[in-house]
Amino acid sequence: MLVDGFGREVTGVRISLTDRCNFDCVYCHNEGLGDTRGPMEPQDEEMSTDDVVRFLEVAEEFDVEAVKFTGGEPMLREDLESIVRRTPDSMAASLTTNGVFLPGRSEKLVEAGLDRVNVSQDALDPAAFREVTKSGAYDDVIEGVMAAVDAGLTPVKLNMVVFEATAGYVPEMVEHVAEREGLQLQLIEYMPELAGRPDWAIDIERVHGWLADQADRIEHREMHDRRRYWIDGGLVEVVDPVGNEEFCANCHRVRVTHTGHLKGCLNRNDDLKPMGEMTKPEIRTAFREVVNDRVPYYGEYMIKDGDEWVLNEKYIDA
Ligand SMILES: Nc1nc2c(ncn2[C@@H]2O[C@H](COP(=O)(O)OP(=O)(O)OP(=O)(O)O)[C@@H](O)[C@H]2O)c(=O)[nH]1
Ligand SMILES: C[S@@+](CC[C@H](N)C(=O)[O-])C[C@H]1O[C@@H](n2cnc3c(N)ncnc32)[C@H](O)[C@@H]1O
Ligand code: SF4
Ligand code: SF4
Repeated sequence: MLVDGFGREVTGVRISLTDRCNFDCVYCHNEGLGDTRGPMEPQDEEMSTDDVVRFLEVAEEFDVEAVKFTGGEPMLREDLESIVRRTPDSMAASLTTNGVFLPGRSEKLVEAGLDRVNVSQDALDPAAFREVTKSGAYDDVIEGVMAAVDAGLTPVKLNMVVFEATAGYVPEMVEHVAEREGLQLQLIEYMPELAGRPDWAIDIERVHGWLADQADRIEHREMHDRRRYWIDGGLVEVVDPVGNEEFCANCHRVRVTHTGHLKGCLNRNDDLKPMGEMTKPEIRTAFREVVNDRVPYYGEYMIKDGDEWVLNEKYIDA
């Protein structure tokens, strides 16, 4: 297993299979890949099925335990089932999707070996959903979540980005997952680093405070030092990276862009590593290098100057 200079073992990889998307969410960081808008057709620069599989085989050599397929919208890739089928058996495979294409494909993904799925759902209200995603596909997403639960892709985690426009929907989303078997809620702190609009952020500690008041039990996950709240039998996890040194100190993930570049941190684009022609020796070398160069974003790349997080001088020319 590879370990970076800060003692963080790399146990997971997150692969953006495309930067294309059928939604246009107002907050989208697109995993640091830029705009999601553009042609919906497969693009030449995207990694091929074989490239992705070769990368996963090398990740397996390095004892990586889990892969997350994401994007853009990963279900726009028609070879997704094939990629999942060819993922090494030793790796847990999961998917983060906007859910629209889950009806009709969930069963096939299960047959291919997918373990579970996260579906983005920011509200239980079609008008609010449209406002955030710029899409009228609310009913398809609800159907997609049900299809995933029925197919056994559980726990299905509903990803809700908490910001100005959605914060008011938190209580009903908490109730929603408590009432339904197979669902969990992930409240994701809005990250302005790549999306802009810092004024949309809300104080995530207030959300923690509210959840703690409702909770029967509170747990800590080692990964990202995430806090989890059991409320009326439902599980709510908070993903709160912004300005959080503890989160970054427990970050065990390396990312891959749709163009086949390794990336040490979601928030950085100055550490992209090409993998050449994506032969196994090239992938191995680039993987070792990206792990070697990893730093905790908050705490090393961004450092505290009084109460402010400022860019560490060391990385300005990097
Ligand atoms: N800054 C930062 N944000 C992350 C990281 N991991 C997840 N997130 C945020 O959480 C969002 C949802 O992540 P998912 O891939 O659905 O789920 P996850 O909770 O990370 O993974 P699982 O719990 O394994 O399903 C991401 O798109 C990011 O916005 C991370 O390592 N760093
Ligand atoms: C970039 S999307 C890719 C996968 C898929 N299209 C989806 O929406 O689930 C992955 C996750 O990032 C979250 N996300 C996007 N922009 C964000 C931001 N600025 N802050 C926090 N989370 C964000 C989305 O809600 C989604 O759950
Ligand atoms: S569905 Fe996912 S990739 Fe598409 S715009 Fe929304 S958050 Fe971004
Ligand atoms: S170092 Fe921090 S910001 Fe970067 S990917 Fe890991 S947790 Fe996210």
